[in-house]
Amino acid sequence: MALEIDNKFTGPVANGGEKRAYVTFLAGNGDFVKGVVGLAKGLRKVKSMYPLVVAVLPDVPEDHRKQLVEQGCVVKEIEPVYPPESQTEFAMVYYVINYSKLRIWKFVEYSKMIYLDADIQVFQNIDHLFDLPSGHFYAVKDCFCEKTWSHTPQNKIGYCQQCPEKVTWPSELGPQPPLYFNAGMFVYEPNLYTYYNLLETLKVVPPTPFAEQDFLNMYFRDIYKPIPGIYNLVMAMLWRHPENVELDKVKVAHYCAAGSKPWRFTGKEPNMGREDIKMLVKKWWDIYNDETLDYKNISGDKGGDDHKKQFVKALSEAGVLQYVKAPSAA
Ligand SMILES: O=c1ccn([C@@H]2O[C@H](COP(=O)(O)OP(=O)(O)O[C@H]3O[C@H](CO)[C@H](O)[C@H](O)[C@H]3O)[C@@H](O)[C@H]2O)c(=O)[nH]1
Ligand SMILES: O[C@H]1[C@H](O)[C@@H](O)[C@H](O)[C@@H](O)[C@H]1O
Ligand SMILES: [Mn+2]
Repeated sequence: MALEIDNKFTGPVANGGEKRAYVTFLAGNGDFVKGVVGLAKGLRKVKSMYPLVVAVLPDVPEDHRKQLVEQGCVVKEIEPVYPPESQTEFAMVYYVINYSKLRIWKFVEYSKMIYLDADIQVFQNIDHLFDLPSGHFYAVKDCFCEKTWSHTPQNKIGYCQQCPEKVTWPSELGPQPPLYFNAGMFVYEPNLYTYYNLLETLKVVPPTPFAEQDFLNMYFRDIYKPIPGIYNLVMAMLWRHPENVELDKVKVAHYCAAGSKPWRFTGKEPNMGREDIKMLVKKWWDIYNDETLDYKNISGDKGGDDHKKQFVKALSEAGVLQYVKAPSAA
């Protein structure tokens, strides 16, 4: 699939002064903070021009926030968003907190943002996605083949939008469902009208197993534009649809399959012994452990080349440097 990009811009602030940033989401005091640190370092490795904003829930402890600031992230606290009461069983119990992601629509100091889950790693620069025409919601098509999808008619009949010709959609089930994206990565435009409207709409829409992912799919159905799978390799694609994967071209990997989160990886769960999975997990660790990618090693006087200078400037505008340099209270 060809990407239509209007390539008029290549700096930290777009023509017309619009700001851009990556954004991720962090909840709780567990080990997801490692994912965010890895992501910040990965974006640095591929020389991204834009800062990484981290939307943190109040339950993220101070020392985790400090780690993120020290990695050059812009930490912004958000209030949790709760779905309406219901008996819904989420595909994973913790998905309920992911409705809080809706708060990122209120970051209107940025005109365009790219959302990335904390269990994502970036292997090649994707800054050009900010140049996609505005007015759409861009994300990668999901796969319906894993066990987490077993509650759906799609999974029950073996239908997947990744290979719609294999099992065609039976007319008895009504019209073919619209394209469905994975909400671990998307390009969007913060907007206060959209933000309040999302929250109002949420009050009247019953929760469903994939939580805010289902909700966003419903809400943005009319403006959704699929982008190529290399921008969000959902791990299960490797064994469910290998014919649709060009591993050496993958720019963004999403460690979402059961057992694939690199910082929890044991290799024991189904499919986790695969060579491609082990290679991707190793690549994540190589970035995480690479001290030359630590923000402290690129900021300050040591930051030499143009890319570093521009990145440091963007962060300084976002108020990050002041925070890093502030003397500790201890
Ligand atoms: O304890 C937690 C759990 C989750 N998260 C954040 O929430 C994101 C979503 O959780 P997962 O990455 O584990 O979710 P999956 O990739 O399995 O699920 C997919 O479906 C979810 C449905 O809620 C979300 O849409 C998610 O963005 C999408 O990638 C994480 O990356 C992370 O950014 C935390 O910070 N702490
Ligand atoms: O967002 C979910 C999640 O990432 C699952 O791990 C994956 O199997 C699904 O396809 C996806 O919809
Ligand atoms: Mn994820």
